Amino acid sequence: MLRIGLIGTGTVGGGVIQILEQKIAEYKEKLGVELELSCICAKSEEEVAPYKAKGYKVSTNADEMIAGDDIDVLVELAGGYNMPRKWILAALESGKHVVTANKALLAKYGHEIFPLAAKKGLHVLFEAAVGGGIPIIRSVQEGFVGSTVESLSCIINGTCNYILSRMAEEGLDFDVVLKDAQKLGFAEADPTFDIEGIDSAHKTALLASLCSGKRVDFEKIHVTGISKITAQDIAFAKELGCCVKLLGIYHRDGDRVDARVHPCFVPNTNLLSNVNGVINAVYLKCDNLGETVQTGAGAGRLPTASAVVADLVSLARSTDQGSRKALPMGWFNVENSATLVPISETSARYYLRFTSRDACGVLAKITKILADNNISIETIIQKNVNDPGKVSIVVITEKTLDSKLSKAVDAVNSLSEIVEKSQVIRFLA
Ligand SMILES: NC(=O)C1=CN([C@@H]2O[C@H](COP(=O)(O)OP(=O)(O)OC[C@H]3O[C@@H](n4cnc5c(N)ncnc54)[C@H](OP(=O)(O)O)[C@@H]3O)[C@@H](O)[C@H]2O)C=CC1
Ligand SMILES: N[C@@H](CC=O)C(=O)O
Repeated sequence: MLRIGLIGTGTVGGGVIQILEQKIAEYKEKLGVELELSCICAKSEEEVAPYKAKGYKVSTNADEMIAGDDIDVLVELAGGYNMPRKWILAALESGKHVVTANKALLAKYGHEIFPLAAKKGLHVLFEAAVGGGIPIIRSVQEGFVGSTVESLSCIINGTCNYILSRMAEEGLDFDVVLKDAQKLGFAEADPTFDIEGIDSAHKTALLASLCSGKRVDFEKIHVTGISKITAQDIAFAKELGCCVKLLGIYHRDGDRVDARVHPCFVPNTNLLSNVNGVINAVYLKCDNLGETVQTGAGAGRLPTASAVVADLVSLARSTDQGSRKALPMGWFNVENSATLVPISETSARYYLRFTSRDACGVLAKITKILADNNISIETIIQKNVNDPGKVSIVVITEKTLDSKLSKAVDAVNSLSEIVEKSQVIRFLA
């Protein structure tokens, strides 16, 4: 019997209760696994009242629930940093396993949490923290261990993918679609985590750590979000046979790790281009296995709760069945911090969009600056924009080193005709 103490009855926590109510009897009958929702903890009496009315033991004091003897596993679904960090460390200290969907916490404090769990012989499971309902953590920890993951590119923020898809398909404004994503329970409590790419960086750090076997600090990951992507960029992408996606990227580069998050022009021939709405996808290249892709709902109440419940069943099976030893705990050495490839050393084909006054000779000046910096141009287009007196100049470069590109873009930006900071988006290789 695995006795569960749950903190947080919001989007995901509420979903976990719903699924457990549906499936607890089935787990016992079909899998021989016994789960019990032993205590539900929320902030106020008002929030716990409906669960109390159903006969659950409830609490408004997480510390007390964790310190008590009534639970075997803490399920942390409150979100945030400070309280969850304290709760999880306290749970491990007092011999309880942990299941959480809190990628922000694990990316920031995993180096404290995983070693403590290992020292205590306990499990910290976090399937729901990356890719919502997709079992990508278990795949990387277990299913792919016959191979080494050489690289991955992934859509791992449902909110951003939902926003970009609806902007492209329905021509809607960024802010309108973001509000819908919040209403649907996809967005983080602070949606800047989503739209500025921070949530994707948390998840990329976790995946890159698991794939490289070293600790990849999310603070060191280059991050650009989608808040500066305009309807014009999306229209140009369409014209060029692409769509815009926010991607998490990981490559093994000798002893170093190339891990980054930024928007990409994804050609319509690439399978990631067909991943729309809240759907996430993780595309991996492995040495022995070859290429593989996992896709499914990346956020939302029931898909995310489904991954949390899967962790609970897995935990119950591993703790009930002595023969199945420990579940993987981390699979990366938190002491061994990975050296990251600086973004300046990476290369790509680039889409550059400059907004200029409609003046003679700007195109020639831009072309000269790029040529002086040894940047080869594939295409250059000038277009009128709705704003009279202004033009957009779009340049597609051949594969170029980031440091070389940045220098040239700075030089273009300093031209007196340029009226807005330029847009720079990479093409997915
Ligand atoms: N939503 C999603 O699709 C996904 C979310 N996640 C992660 O799951 C976690 C939960 O997210 P989500 O369910 O969306 O968030 P919600 O805001 O919907 O739910 C969080 C719940 O925790 C409660 N809570 C906060 N502090 C305490 C406390 N001290 N004691 C008891 N309860 C508390 C909140 O209460 P109150 O509202 O009163 O503050 C709220 O009910 C986060 O870490 C998030 O990043 C991961 C994958 C997908
Ligand atoms: N805010 C996140 C929730 C799941 O991790 C997202 O939109 O993907």
